Amino acid sequence: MTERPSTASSSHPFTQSSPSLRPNTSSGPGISVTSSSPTGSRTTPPPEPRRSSVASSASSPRPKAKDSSSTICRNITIYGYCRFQDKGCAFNHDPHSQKQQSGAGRGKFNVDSPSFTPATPPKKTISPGAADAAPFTPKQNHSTGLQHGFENMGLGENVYSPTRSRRRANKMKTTANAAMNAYDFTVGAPVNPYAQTGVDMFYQPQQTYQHPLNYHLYAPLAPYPQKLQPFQKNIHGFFLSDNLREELQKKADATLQTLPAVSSILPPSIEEYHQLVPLDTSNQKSAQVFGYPSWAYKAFSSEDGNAYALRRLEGFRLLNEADIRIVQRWRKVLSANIVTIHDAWTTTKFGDSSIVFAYDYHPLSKTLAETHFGPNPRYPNPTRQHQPTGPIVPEQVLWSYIVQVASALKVIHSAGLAARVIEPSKILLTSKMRIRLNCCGIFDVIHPETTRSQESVRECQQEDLTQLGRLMLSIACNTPSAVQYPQKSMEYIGRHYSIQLRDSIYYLYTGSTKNIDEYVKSIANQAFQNLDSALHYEDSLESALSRELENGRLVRLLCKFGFINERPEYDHDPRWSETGDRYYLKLFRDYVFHSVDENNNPVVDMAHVLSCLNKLDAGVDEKIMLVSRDSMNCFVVTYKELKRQVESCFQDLSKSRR
Ligand SMILES: Nc1ncnc2c1ncn2[C@@H]1O[C@H](COP(=O)(O)OP(=O)(O)OP(=O)(O)O)[C@@H](O)[C@H]1O
Repeated sequence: MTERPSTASSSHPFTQSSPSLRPNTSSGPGISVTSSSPTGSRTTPPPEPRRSSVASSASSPRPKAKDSSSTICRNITIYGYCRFQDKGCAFNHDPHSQKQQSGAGRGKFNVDSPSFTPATPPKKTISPGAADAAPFTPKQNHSTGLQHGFENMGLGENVYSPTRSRRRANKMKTTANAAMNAYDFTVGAPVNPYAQTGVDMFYQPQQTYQHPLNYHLYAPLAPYPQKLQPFQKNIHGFFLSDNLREELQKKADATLQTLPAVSSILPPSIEEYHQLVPLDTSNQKSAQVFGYPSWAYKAFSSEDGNAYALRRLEGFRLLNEADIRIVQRWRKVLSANIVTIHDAWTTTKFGDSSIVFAYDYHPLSKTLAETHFGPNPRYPNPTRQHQPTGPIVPEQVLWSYIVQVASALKVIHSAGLAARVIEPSKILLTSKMRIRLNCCGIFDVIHPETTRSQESVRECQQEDLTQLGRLMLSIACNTPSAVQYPQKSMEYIGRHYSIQLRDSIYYLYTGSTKNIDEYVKSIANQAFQNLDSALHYEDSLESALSRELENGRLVRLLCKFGFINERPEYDHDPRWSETGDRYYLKLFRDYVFHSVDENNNPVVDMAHVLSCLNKLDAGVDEKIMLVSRDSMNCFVVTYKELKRQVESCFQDLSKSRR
């Protein structure tokens, strides 16, 4: 049975230290701290006289400028190694000799001074362990960017202590400072937290990289929200924005939605697709666009588990099997403004002869008709005169639509095809200002004659441009009937929008624009504006992504903790989770989650939790002091050691599965 590790008894009621407590910078005598290594051995580093670099340098003989063999190589000092050591570098590569040098003392700086060495802060006291230390590497700043962020806004300033009184808390501060002074000596290579997960192949150490990569950073990426007052900042500023999170969650919810009630009406599966959910917002049959009633369903593919949108044309009979092969050409037409098609087949599973097309599914998308004309846009009152109603659609939105459809048409026409569905009900708005042409390829299957000659394809391409003009006319006037009164509609557009927009729509509508290349040139200035907005949006998404960077790792870490902490029994040992390495993990859990402040109030500070977990995840060399619940024992351990313990305990548990 594994025994609880021996602990260091202390005459002081040691308490947990705050992660924000930094080593004491005041000069003073060397410190003595009682601590315990995680292996259970009790160590009491003897007090060491504090060495002042100033004092020692005063008495040192000045090295001769030309005596390079006695001067420590600058590369050793800064990077810990020198690539030219065996290639003729004349400087000294033995870091230990530096100690002797500095021990001998140096004169004040002047042009003859040897190579620059980053000053060792006078506060440092070298611990006994330093004798075995690897070559000195400049110490990383192990505080996370996140922590800095929180500290800046005053969120991370709590004193974490399980102590029950202010006196204890003060004592803790002093003790912790002393402990940190004694142990705050960082050596060795940067820790790669991905090393055990197989991800490290992407993070091979780069010999030419001059600064050791710190793997647990949360540095905010631009664009930043405009400067906020401290009281306006809150913790949400460090995570995905609520709007974006909610949008993504709603989309996930819509994707996973199933309707058991429709299983009696719809076939349980067609080809590889199952769990059909109707997407149509009304069950009115309309053959307006394709000449056949069309229905849209969401379904899951049993081949890859993804959701797809199925488009069914009711009552369609395929006369020539070869006609459906055009879908293979459409599959290769990839554009950010086209809903990608995947497959097409005929079926009788709906009780009739239907043809079904499988497209990408874009959850919660709306058609432009639904967005701008409201529900049932296909049935405008025929007696109603053309009267644009509703708010004026911003010109920027109209240009964005034009540029996006033009971009899709450019790709389609370059592939020798024509879209043929530039209809408000067949263009999807998949997120803010983001549109995609839907149902591409359907006309080529149901009217294949138009694809057989280049001439007819060119005519269809020309028709695409005219359709774009009609589309913009109706959206700018906010009504589908605008195309029935082109003159009045153009007057309306002339009154409310710029001349460039009016002319652009006019040339499209009247067929004066000869081809897509010519048209794209005429709207180049708008295309650049659109590109700029898209890049800004990309920046903001990347910034949001960076905030979520390590969340996956932290969840995995918490899961491992969940497996280990408070486990009632393992390997016939009811005290398993309380003994051995697990004891430190228990105390660490207390330190992270169960701290109380000096008034005995629970410290519920996400900054503290995230900072601790990030450091544990990265396995940094920073020390923390863990205190037993009775405050009688304390341990000074590094996050690196804790990380190793988490891994080994988790391995123990996973072993039993094998
Ligand atoms: N690929 C898709 N991904 C997600 N939703 C889609 C997809 N295709 C269509 N939809 C949704 O399905 C609904 C119905 O689409 P549909 O194209 O049938 O529009 P409609 O107005 O009913 O036109 P029609 O009269 O031609 O059927 C719309 O709300 C649309 O957003």
